Amino acid sequence: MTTTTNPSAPAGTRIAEQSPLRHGRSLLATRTFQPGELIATFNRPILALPDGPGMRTTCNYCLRPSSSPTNPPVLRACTACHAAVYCGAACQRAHWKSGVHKAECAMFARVRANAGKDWLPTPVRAAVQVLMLLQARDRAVVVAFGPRGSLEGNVEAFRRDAAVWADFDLQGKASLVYGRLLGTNEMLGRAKEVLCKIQTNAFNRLDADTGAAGIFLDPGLAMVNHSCVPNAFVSFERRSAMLRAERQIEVGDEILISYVDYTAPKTARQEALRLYHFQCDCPRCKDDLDVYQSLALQDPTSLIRARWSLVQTLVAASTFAVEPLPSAILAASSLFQTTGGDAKLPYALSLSCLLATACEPFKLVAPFLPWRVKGVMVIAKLLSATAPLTASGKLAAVCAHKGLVGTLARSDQVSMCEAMLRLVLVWVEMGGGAEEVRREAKEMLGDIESLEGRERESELLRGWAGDLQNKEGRAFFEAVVLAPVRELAGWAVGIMDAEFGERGEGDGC
Ligand SMILES: C[S@@+](CC[C@H](N)C(=O)[O-])C[C@H]1O[C@@H](n2cnc3c(N)ncnc32)[C@H](O)[C@@H]1O
Repeated sequence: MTTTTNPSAPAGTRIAEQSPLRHGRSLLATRTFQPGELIATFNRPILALPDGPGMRTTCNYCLRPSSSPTNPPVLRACTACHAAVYCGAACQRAHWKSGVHKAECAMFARVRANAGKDWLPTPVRAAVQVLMLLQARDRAVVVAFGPRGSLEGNVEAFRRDAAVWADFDLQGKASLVYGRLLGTNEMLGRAKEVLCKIQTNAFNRLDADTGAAGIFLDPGLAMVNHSCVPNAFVSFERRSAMLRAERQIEVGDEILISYVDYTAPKTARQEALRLYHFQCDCPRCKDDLDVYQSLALQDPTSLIRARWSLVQTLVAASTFAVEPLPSAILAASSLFQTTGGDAKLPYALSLSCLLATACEPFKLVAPFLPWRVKGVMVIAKLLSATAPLTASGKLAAVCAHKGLVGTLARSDQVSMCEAMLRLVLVWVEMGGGAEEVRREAKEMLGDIESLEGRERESELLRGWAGDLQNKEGRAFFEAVVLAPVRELAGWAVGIMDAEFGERGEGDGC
């Protein structure tokens, strides 16, 4: 890279010559930024222009479009070229003073007279602006685009891409013709280099509300590298770009934005990144994760919060089998099983009971499907893990959820666990697989059968498992197993709301 002067870094950041992640130069945080916090405003762009035809419907200086939903501007054309429009005299003056319209006004008058057109394609107009300002020795433009300018252009990589290079050739020639900058081959080379730098560093400035598009280039903002798991994002307002933290950024962290729609699948992201000439090696790309998985990597609680807020309509309609509601509950159950210790195991049990009674039977109708068997096995394990705490009366001391503790205290957890294990064995037999699950269930059942004083319960459950329609066994199952399982499931939505809902942390009692 032939860098001379790097742009100055905004307060709270610094430019590193080599990114810690080997992305070339990069912007690093020198203080902590909270999610949503403004890192910097960039309001002295080198390029800020509407897209080609948009130059007739958007103020060419402040970029307010006539389709603006609030207070749409009345746009008046420059009386000299009749092409560039402005929302008022102040914007017209500022555009002239910046040197931009002073440089291009005569060109648009010519384009209008010779071609009957009021606008030029966006990259051509952008390249003409840069080339004319270079010729006028505009300091900021020389520092960024000059022979040893600060902006990365990936020129050699572009040169190897025949189709793109041919486009740049055409656009370069057009900018030299329209800008009356014709001269040597060297001038065409310079125009193509400018186009490479614009392609690498300019932002597509799309306003979703008004549909107005355009480009924006600020050399400071251009120091920010890409990740599909970004910690920052950019938004635009008129001629300003705001860089904000998307998540907590610590001192020394590289500030990373996504150059593309990071919710798109990997192949689409890679295609969109093709013109930046690098292979993204972010955690999402490395393991081809979807957005939920990548969020879970960093912060499983945020993932579940995001999912739980997404499924509120399904919860209100009690359509528990419709995705992504079951996945939200499953993710929360897994989290409670792996973090939070004994206090959260009853929470995981409640959620697993909801999955087994209200989600999975409707989603996966055949009971012997491996996922349903696994769900019942999880309930058995959670009953087994919490039973000693319930029996010793210690559960109330560790688990804050009085309702759950009460349900478990009134239940025969050992019979419930036995019933789940017998169900697993019946279903594994029907489904013809899962040797590992069968072995584990048999082992746990052996432990339960060796307990003294529960011969009658075991006999009833054995009878029920051998013949699910067995009257006595079925009545026992419904009263001693199914009723408490339903009661446990009944606490689940409250737990989810308290732990992951908008009302925040709580015990869901
Ligand atoms: C807008 S510039 C960012 C600043 C750049 N690193 C520099 O030194 O000027 C975009 C270019 O930076 C490099 N870049 C950005 N993100 C990258 C990443 N995740 N991995 C590798 N290179 C990256 C690529 O060369 C890309 O074309």
